Formats: sequence, C-alpha cells, structure tokens
Amino acid sequence: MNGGTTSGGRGNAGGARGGNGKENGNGSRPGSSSRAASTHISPARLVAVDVLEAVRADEAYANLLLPTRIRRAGLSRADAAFATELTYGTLRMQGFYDRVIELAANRPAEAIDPAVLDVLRLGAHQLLATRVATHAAVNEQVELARRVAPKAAGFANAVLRTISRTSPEEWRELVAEGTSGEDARLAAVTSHPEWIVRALRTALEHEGRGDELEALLHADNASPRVNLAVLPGLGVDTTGIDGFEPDRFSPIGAVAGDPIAAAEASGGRIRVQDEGSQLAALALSRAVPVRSGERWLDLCAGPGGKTAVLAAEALAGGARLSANETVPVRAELVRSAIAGVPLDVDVHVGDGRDLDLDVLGAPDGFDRILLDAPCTGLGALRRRPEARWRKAPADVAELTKLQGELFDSAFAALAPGGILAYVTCSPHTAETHGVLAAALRRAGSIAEQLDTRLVVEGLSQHPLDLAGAPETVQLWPHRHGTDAMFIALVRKRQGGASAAGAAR
Ligand SMILES: C[S@@+](CC[C@H](N)C(=O)[O-])C[C@H]1O[C@@H](n2cnc3c(N)ncnc32)[C@H](O)[C@@H]1O
Repeated sequence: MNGGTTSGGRGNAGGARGGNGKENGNGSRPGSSSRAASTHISPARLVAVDVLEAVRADEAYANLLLPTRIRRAGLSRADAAFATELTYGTLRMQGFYDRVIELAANRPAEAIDPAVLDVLRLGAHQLLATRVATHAAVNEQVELARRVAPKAAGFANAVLRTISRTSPEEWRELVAEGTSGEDARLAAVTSHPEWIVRALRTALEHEGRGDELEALLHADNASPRVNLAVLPGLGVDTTGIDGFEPDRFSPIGAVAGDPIAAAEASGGRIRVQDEGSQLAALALSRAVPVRSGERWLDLCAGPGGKTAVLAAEALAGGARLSANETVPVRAELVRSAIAGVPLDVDVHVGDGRDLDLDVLGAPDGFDRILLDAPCTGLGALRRRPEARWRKAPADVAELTKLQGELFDSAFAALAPGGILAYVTCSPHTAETHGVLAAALRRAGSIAEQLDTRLVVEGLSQHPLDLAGAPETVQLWPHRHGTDAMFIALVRKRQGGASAAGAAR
C-alpha cells in the first residue's frame, strides 16, 4: 500500500456520502447545454462520459456512437484518440473499476447514482490505466460529477482521491482478495463476467491450451490495431501508402500509418478488416481451385466485410456470387461494402433458414457457401467494449439453435461436391464444436469435414500456432492478434460416394 493506506484501513470515501445512501443528482446531465459551455473539462472527457451514459441508459453501441460524437464535438485528432481510449478502456474495465469503487466508497456500486458511477469509472480508468496526472484526473472528474449531480462532488472527490492513493497492482490484489475460486479471481481482476471466463477456459482446454487463459483475458482488454484488407485481383497500388506493411498471416492483409485514410482513398478496394475475418473468407474461396462459373453464396452477409473479399475472389476466379442478409439495413451495408468490386452481386433480403434456390438463381445449388453465423461475439470483445456486460448465458442457447438451423439450410443448399464454411467470431464451444457436431450428425455420411487447418496454414504468410484437431481452426487474440474466429470447412459428398478430403 502506498499513501499510508492499508488493506484494513484504506481510508475509504464512504463517509463522504449523502445521507440517503444514493448520490442522487438533479443537476444537468452529460450532454446538456451547460456542460457544453464548460471551459474546465477537456472535450475528450465530455465526449467519453456522454458515450458512457448513452451505452448505459440507451443501450447504445460505443463503436457506432463514439465516431459521431467525436465529429459533432469537432475534436482534434489527439483529443479523438484520448476520447476513444477513455471510452473503450472504461467500458472494458468497468467490472474491475466497479469493485475498486466499491472498496473505495465502502458501498455497493448499485447504491451509487448511475450518472455519478459513470464519472467515477472514467476517473478510475484515468487513475489506474493511463498516464493522466492525478490532479487533472481528479479535478476534472469532480467537476463532471458536480454537473451530473451537484451534491455528489464531495463524494466523487473523496472516492477518486482514495483510488489515487493505491497503485493499480495493489488494487488488483485487493479486488482478488474479495473473490473465491480461480475463475472468479480472473473475472474480477480482468473485468470479465465469470460465465465468459468459464466459457473461454473451456474453449482453450478443448485444444489443450488452458494455460493461455490469463493471456487471452488480458488480450481482450487491449485495443486491436486497425487492420486493412487489400481486395485481391483489383490491381490496387499500395506503393504510395505511408507505413504500409503486409500482415503476418493474411495474404491480403496489411497495416498502414493512417489506415482510415488509406481505406478512404482506395475507392472501396482497401477495407478495414480483422486479419481473422480475411482468413475465414479466404479459407472458403481458396479451399480448392475455383472453376469458372461456380456459384457462391454468402448466407449471413451483413455488413459485408467478408462479402467484399469473396466478391474480389469470385471476380478473379470467374465465379458468381450472391449474398443474403435478413436485416434490410444490413443488406444495404453489404451493397456499399462491395461497391469497389466490379462484379454484379445479387444481394437478397431474407431469412437464411428459408432459402429459395430458384429465386437465388442457383436451382442446382451452390458450390461454396459462407455461413458466418450470428453469434455471441465472445471472440471480438476487444472491439465491442460493452458487449461482455450485455451478453448472458441464455443468449448462447438461443443462438446455437439458430446456428444449427442456418447450418442445415446452408448444407441443403450446397450442390453435390460443394463446400460450406461454418464461421463464428465466438470461440464458445457450444457455438463452435457443439453446433458443428450436431449438424454433422444430422447430415450423416453425406457430410465430410475437410482439413481446415491445412487450408488456413496454406494461406498464411507465416506459421500459425494452431492447436486442436485439424478439421477446424480456432484463431485467438492473444496468440494471433486476430479476433477469435472459428472456421470449419465441410463438403457435401458427390452422391454420397466417399471422396478424399479436398484440402489434403
Ligand atoms: C456475424 S454477422 C456476419 C458478418 C459478415 N459476414 C461480415 O463479415 O461483415 C451475422 C449476420 O447474420 C445476420 N442474420 C441473423 N439471422 C439471420 C438469418 N436468420 N438469416 C440471414 N441472416 C441472418 C445478422 O443480421 C448479421 O448481419
């Protein structure tokens, strides 16, 4: 302990509370005009607390709302980066910060006014995970607290000063002391719900890598780099792009000094896309050589990142591509995503469980189908900072049912010899191996698993450290720097006859 505090007597701020047990605030809320007139609070903090409130109160998505709020506030590039760090960091670490705040305030987080709690979380993040000077973090957050709940300023000041007197390492120890069991400890100190820790442990143990759990949980709390896909076969000239470097694994992936500018200047031929997503799309398009005239379908296409890769690949190989998406606005996003590829792609709006092959223009079935299934997204927690707090175990049951139905529909829509790529951005074993095993049982001997590992390793520029059985590939943030994509290639046998694995 530093600052003269001890675990038994940290000098918590509980005494600073008002008498009713809740810091209720009647003052102006973040986003109100009085706040906008402030000269005492940095614009990045104002944007961050505004987004935190919208995420909490309106179920907003930080990754969608933040860019709008940054633009509206006219933030400089540096302030935009600071606002992003504050917002994402606070949301990811919210579970840990709440435990710290509870210890510092000596009361449960639920007993603190939610708007004040947002301010305290933002302050805890600055004090425990950034280089922001303590006085700046405390003073500006106290000013913010005063605005959301004037009577809470003293309380906020006391809590934040208490937090600042103890180092992050010591707070981790204190938070861990209040837990029982290893998963609960990891959940608390790495800021994950415990059921997600258990699910990730199970997924890693499934491939004999349970000892990587802590590394994975920490990787979930780091910002992913902005990665690019250079759509293949379109003659994109990357020589003038500042800081352009090919990715380690994906043959079409790259990073750049200013990736957003590089994508915006490319006419849709360079796109922001995780390396794992690229490998998933290419695993299907490059599993076996493309025959001219093949029919391809992207069954759950929105917002179209993988459709764009498939479109470029289809163009190069002489294949025809259709896309399907159930949500109309997301189907529109698919149309925008493929605008840079000069290929005529039919984008249908419909339920992937109810396909009409005649309407889709493929009465004899498709030669390749990508089923990038709706999932819990537990493999992309880095990217969607609030997602871990919104998901629940019940979502898994609902999604696995849908995934199984989509799998059956996709498999039925394959032409004999056709290949299905079943992909999720979740490593939850119920959504990956569970759905796959049940679907293979239903399909019977007509379904044949391909050596997906061989295909993905064949695509990669450098050796991939893949574990588990070769029929499936699981990528990981901590091991590969990608989202935790799961990929399984399954072929429909020709007339039920046995065929050697295409990828072998
Ligand atoms: C994981 S996302 C696909 C991401 C996309 N492949 C990409 O790379 O941009 C799953 C998509 O499936 C869509 N979806 C959900 N249920 C569906 C259904 N029954 N039929 C078709 N699409 C569905 C969702 O709206 C969502 O856009």
